Amino acid sequence: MNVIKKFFKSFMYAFAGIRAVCSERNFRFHLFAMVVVIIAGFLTGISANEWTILLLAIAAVLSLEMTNSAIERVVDLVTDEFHPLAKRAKDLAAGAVLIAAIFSVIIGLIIFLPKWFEF
Ligand SMILES: Nc1ncnc2c1ncn2[C@@H]1O[C@H](COP(=O)(O)OP(=O)(O)OP(=O)(O)O)[C@@H](O)[C@H]1O
Repeated sequence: MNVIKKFFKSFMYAFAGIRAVCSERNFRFHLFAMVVVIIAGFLTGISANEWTILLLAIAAVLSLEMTNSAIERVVDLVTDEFHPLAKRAKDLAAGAVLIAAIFSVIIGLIIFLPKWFEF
């Protein structure tokens, strides 16, 4: 029983994290992009494999954005002064999101462009 309670509590904390990040501008932008891509997927008509790849890309961007946010919070907790390592940590985390976002856009183009322009 205790194990189930603990497991349920962990879920609640995870949902609290998701709720918290939903108030952040960058995450909202990614959520908006996700909705646009999902609508485009339904309107265009893509295969199960294409849905899988698209959803993986979306999950990667959203998860990394949350990780970036977490790293920003921890850095701010450790110091509010300028520190090269603080800058490095935040820039690395932001770079990770950017890489995932760029490759997600490329994946989206590979999936959608041939269907829209029939080549
Ligand atoms: N303590 C610090 N020391 C050195 N550089 C910092 C520090 N805090 C932030 N920076 C630099 O300023 C940039 C912006 O920092 P900030 O904390 O505003 O992040 P952000 O990406 O704008 O986050 P948010 O999503 O909260 O707007 C960082 O990417 C980093 O380059």
